[in-house]
Amino acid sequence: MFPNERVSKYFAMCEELLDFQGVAWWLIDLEDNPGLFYCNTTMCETFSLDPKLTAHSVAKTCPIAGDYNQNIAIRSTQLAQQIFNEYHQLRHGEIAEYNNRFPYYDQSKDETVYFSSRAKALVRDDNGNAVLLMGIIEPETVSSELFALAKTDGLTGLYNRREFDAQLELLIGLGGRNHHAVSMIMCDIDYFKSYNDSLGHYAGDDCLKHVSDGIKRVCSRSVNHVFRYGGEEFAILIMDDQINVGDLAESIRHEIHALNLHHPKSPSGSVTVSVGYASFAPELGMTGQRLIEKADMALYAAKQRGRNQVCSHDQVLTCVTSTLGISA
Ligand SMILES: Nc1nc2c(ncn2[C@@H]2O[C@H](COP(=O)(O)OP(=O)(O)OP(=O)(O)O)[C@@H](O)[C@H]2O)c(=O)[nH]1
Repeated sequence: MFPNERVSKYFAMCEELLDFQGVAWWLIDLEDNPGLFYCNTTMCETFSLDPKLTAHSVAKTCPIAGDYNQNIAIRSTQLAQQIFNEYHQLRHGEIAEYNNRFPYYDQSKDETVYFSSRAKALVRDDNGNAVLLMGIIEPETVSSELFALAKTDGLTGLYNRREFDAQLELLIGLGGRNHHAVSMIMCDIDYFKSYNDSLGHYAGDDCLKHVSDGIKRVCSRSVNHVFRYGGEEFAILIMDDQINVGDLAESIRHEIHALNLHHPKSPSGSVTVSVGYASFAPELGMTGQRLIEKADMALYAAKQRGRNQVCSHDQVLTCVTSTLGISA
């Protein structure tokens, strides 16, 4: 099926290692025939190649070396020339690999799709010339979908904890530079363990979705940094002096109560959340951990005060200082 052992071996290896959804890859054995390439089915589907053929013509159908390829040149002849040059530099051992981005014009759909493309020599001869080239081509839409998935919590569709950590540090850095306050609201579903225990884990999952939708609805009016912070905990990050964080926290508490989701083990009879919030003006070099601790203390106080409550970190401080008999 393949012209030699080398192609068979590397083809099998690529099949095993590179067959991710949406990822196209190709091989060219320059010693055997620089005019032919071998590729996976994704590459055939993406570039309208005949999947029944083992080898395809570089000159006629390949988007690898842009000079041949009208589908790239139609959008940018300069880029096509650059891709062509890099391809030849790679062949002659002048560069170790190339990494580019090209527009591919699909005439049948009259649409241009952008791809990222990387290639390197898997085998070289004693003079450093490439013998076997391998490349990976990936549509940018696939990358951006995967990128979005990596930031999202699968159950609720909210941003996940990893994204929370990234955004928090970003906002703290921005706040420090621009002298803006940064605020964080933390919400936790009340008596959620007994909700799960009495209605089951699937009902628990549904409840998490309803609550997260409710929080999203309230927050979409003013901010959109809503995260699933942990199991039944949600966080909202805000960097805008115009927003009254206390009002937003109260709107969230009210919205969830108003959903009127039956909770057989809650004293109120329905699902509620406790909410804590804190704000601070970060100074340069500060980390987000301090803000998390403050919001967490406020949430803890809201739980202690009977749940289905909103509490700010300032209220916690006032409470502590008056208990200790000192002025805040
Ligand atoms: N169904 C479901 N349950 C979850 C998920 N993540 C965490 N939990 C549950 O959430 C519950 C949290 O319980 P606790 O931390 O004891 O808190 P609680 O019962 O809400 O009590 P308070 O917060 O003090 O009102 C645990 O039983 C977890 O198993 C999830 O993704 N789905």
